[in-house]
Amino acid sequence: MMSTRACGLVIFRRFKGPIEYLLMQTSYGQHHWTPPKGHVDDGESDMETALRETDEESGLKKEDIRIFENAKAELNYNVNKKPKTVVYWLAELIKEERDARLSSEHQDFGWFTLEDACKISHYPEMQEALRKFDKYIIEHL
Ligand SMILES: Nc1ncnc2c1ncn2[C@@H]1O[C@H](COP(=O)(O)OP(=O)(O)OP(=O)(O)OP(=O)(O)OC[C@H]2O[C@@H](n3cnc4c(N)ncnc43)[C@H](O)[C@@H]2O)[C@@H](O)[C@H]1O
Repeated sequence: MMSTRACGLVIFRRFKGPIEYLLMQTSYGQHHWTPPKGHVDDGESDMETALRETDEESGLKKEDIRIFENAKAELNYNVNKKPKTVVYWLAELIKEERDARLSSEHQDFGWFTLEDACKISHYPEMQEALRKFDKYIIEHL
């Protein structure tokens, strides 16, 4: 069975304070929280999808962030009994004056420390990805 594929960016910032991760809360369904991400369109690369969805959902653009292509996490879970794969890259917000904004797909967003982000994102695979990215930041950046 073909799986659904989505891509996005786990964006962090750390200008003066602690490392914080951007999560957005859907305005539909269970109102769950995830990093900006969405379905891959025909003919699009995974990275093109990640950047397009990040722009559409958060308003943050390529020039606002630095992407770490070596820091990548893949999540696999079922949605309505159908397998779904979500690919995330790590990215850092590099413009202090820039913030996310909402689209109609979300009702709230926030910047959370690792522990708060793990609590609010709820799903074990997402928590594992966040922890892996946090380790990458501490060890490499
Ligand atoms: N219930 C709904 N009512 C109305 N419109 C809806 C809708 N669901 C989707 N839409 C529409 O679909 C569009 C989304 O398209 P996109 O923006 O292109 O795609 P997406 O982020 O991948 O969608 P979604 O929110 O469904 O994905 P997720 O895997 O997080 O979430 C999918 C499911 O998997 C669960 N989930 C999320 N992360 C998980 C994980 N790590 N492990 C297990 N389950 C997880 C979520 O709780 C959720 O139930 C929206 O514009 C909206 O209009």
